[in-house]
Amino acid sequence: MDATLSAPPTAQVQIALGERSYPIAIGAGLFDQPETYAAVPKAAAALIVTNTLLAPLYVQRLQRALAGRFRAVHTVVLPDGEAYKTWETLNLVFDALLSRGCDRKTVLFALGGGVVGDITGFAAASYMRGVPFVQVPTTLLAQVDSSVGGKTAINHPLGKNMVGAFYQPQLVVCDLDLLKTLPARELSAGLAEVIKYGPIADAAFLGWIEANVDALRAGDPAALAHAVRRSCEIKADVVGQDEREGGLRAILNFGHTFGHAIEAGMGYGAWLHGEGVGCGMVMAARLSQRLGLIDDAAVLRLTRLIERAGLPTVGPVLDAGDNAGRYLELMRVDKKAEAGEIKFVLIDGIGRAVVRGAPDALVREVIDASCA
Ligand SMILES: O=C(O)C(=O)C[C@@H](O)[C@H](O)[C@H](O)COP(=O)(O)O
Repeated sequence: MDATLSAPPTAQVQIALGERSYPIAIGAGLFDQPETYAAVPKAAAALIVTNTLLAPLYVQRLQRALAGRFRAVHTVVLPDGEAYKTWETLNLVFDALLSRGCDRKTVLFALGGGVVGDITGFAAASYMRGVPFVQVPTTLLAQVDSSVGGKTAINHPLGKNMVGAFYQPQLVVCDLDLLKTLPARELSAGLAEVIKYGPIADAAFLGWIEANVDALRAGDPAALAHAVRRSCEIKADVVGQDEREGGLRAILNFGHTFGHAIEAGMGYGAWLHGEGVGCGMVMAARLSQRLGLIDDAAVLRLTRLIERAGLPTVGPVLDAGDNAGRYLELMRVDKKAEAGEIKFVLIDGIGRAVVRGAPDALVREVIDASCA
């Protein structure tokens, strides 16, 4: 693909889940156009959920776009950052809904990154036992991953995303223009989730990312459009086959078992989610290599790409005494664990993932070789 072309016209990827199906609209100049929301049910009220960074930039524009569909468009502004993905912040959304007399037809709009999207989705899943919601992701990470597929959650001090629900949105609006103001660190964090799709599902896409990673980091519109679209297509395919992670969907967790341990162990927010996932993918690739699933060259190839995306490839020391023990302790809380056995998403050749356990001794070796 020629990354110097301008952004292509709006594309649509469909999440096919029977009566819970919905489209992902991908393009430029979408989020503040009334037509974008033409299929959203009309209701007395809408509530835009956003954060302190985004509110001054985008809320008025979204309010104007929604004004024709809702008699009242309310807003609640949450504190920004993973450290606030908590019960207390979730309660701010319920406070806003109840204090404004919002009924069960009220539509929630998640205007933000993964934290806003996950909290809003969980609020929508549980307010009056379920109200409709729309995802308007403003980060690359949210556009390629967290806004799609219906995983909603808040964190618990003992583990990431431990309290939540599967609850699908009505619509996802990936407006590529919103990525123009994204800080470089956030863009790199999003690239971790883009890269993930290559090793687990699409070797050709991995090659494309290698050829275009510099353009992606530079914010090239055509490159970003392709990355968002292909990522959403792969995720749509997986979620369409296994909505509630009975099996296959776990492959989307590549890098997350180690990554979530880093996020929780460092204190939420110290490492961005994508940074934990980037580093976690290096560790998971090393474990795959030690189990004989891939060779050294594949590990190096992935590590090099993660580095080029501007992501950390060396893990933090979480405990100066028994670092590997601390990682193992945190990873046993992972939602994929069964009866205390940690399940890892591993690479069995580029483009194919498997989910399986591994001996603690081997995992310790990988952690010792990966942290400094
Ligand atoms: O959608 C999924 O399934 C994923 O696992 C995507 C992940 O990238 C995402 O971070 C997800 O929220 C993590 O899910 P969790 O079940 O490990 O909390």
